[in-house]
Amino acid sequence: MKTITFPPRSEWPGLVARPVQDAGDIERKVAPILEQVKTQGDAGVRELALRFDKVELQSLAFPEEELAGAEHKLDDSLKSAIRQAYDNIFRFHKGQLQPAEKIETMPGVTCWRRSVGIEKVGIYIPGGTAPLFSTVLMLGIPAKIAGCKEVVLCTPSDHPAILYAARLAGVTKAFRIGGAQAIAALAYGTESVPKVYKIFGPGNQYVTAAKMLVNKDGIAIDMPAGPSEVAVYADDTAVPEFVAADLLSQAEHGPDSQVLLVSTSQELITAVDQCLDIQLADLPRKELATQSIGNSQAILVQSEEEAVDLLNAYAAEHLILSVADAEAVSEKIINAGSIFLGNFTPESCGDYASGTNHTLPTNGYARQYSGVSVDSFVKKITVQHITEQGLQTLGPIVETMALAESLHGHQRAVAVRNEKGKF
Ligand SMILES: NC(=O)c1ccc[n+]([C@@H]2O[C@H](COP(=O)([O-])OP(=O)(O)OC[C@H]3O[C@@H](n4cnc5c(N)ncnc54)[C@H](O)[C@@H]3O)[C@@H](O)[C@H]2O)c1
Ligand SMILES: N[C@H](CO)Cc1c[nH]c[nH+]1
Ligand SMILES: [Zn+2]
Repeated sequence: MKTITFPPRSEWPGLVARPVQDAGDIERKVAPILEQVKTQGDAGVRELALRFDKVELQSLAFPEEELAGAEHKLDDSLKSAIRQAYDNIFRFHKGQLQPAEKIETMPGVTCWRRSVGIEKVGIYIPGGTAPLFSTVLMLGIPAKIAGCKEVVLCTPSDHPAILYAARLAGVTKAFRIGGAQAIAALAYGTESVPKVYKIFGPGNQYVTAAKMLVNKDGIAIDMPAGPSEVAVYADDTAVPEFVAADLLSQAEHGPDSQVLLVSTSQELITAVDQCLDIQLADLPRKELATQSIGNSQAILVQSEEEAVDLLNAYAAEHLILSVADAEAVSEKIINAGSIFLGNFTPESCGDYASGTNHTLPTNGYARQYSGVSVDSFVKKITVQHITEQGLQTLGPIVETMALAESLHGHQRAVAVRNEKGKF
């Protein structure tokens, strides 16, 4: 891996850039796809599936028999692993639902917030280069906990594990549609695919650009969750074989992934580099991982402070801290999607089954976005109740403010109650 030694801060912006296509270029490719689905509906989707996925689709929806039969195509060990992952993810996400707390802001004035599941949501499950059935759990489970009534799944893959996980997670409709055309179908609706209010899920650059574009048309999205990435901060206490394996675990996702190794130790960087060569040799997705490693770098820094500043500037989707007192270092991190502490917390566990969500912001968006959680699937409605006595105290305050804004109608709505019959 290319190593950069003590880069001055002025060079950091270049170091933290991702190998993504120019946003304008990709939008120019994706916009006509959205338009085709918008204007031609199912027929447009079929043509795009043939063009980009080389698949001739009769029905866009997975037939009920295929969904029901999926479990018979999987071996018992995989089903049992999926069910254990389901339980862990469910347990972690269930704890995110907060009961409504009623707050009395003044005597007789009570306010609270109610969480309501978004009625219709769309979940995109990547399937171009690998059938990511784990993503079905990551999106379907919080949707179920939030109480979303309609959960519409789109994926380019017909892998039975996706369909098995979909039934387990309570998905209500599932379609074999991938890429930007899937996002368009969910955003605008077609004869077969229901239009939804919010679209979730990771995907390649086409999928992510499509989500950003439909967002401009008023469809809510979770966040930009594009090509996977990981940053590892490792010191002399790290195990080079483990670090190399963690870097390759995300490098193998696709050619536009990026991994970053930050260390205060040149010996560690050299040892990880040697392990990378050895481990790459027998990786089935060697070609994809090699391309990602080509986009990546190891950065030798002078101090922990410099490492933390660089990592906060990078804002990694995943950050592994393989350093002494990792938890203390993690407290200094303000930009990251998800953090993994110590030598025995491989990022892969978060990808599949520890309990946290793997749908996370990439490309530096961890500076302003969180990963998916139950919160992403709910809206919060505020509710308030004011007693007659409460209005006598609060009313004059509101009247003063309303008159100062020259909004006499607002003032009257209070006065008419406090001075009954005057108007
Ligand atoms: N950030 C996260 O939370 C997260 C989680 C899981 C996966 N991921 C990322 O998701 C991505 C999955 O990508 P993938 O490609 O395997 O599957 P994908 O399902 O995202 O994309 C496949 C679709 O892309 C479309 N496509 C392919 N080439 C195209 C082209 N030239 N023009 C227009 N459309 C085209 C096709 O329709 C195809 O169905 C990876 O980059 C992975 O790193 C991210
Ligand atoms: N690492 C991905 C998130 O960037 C999630 C995933 C699914 N399967 C394997 N990995
Ligand atoms: Zn992964």
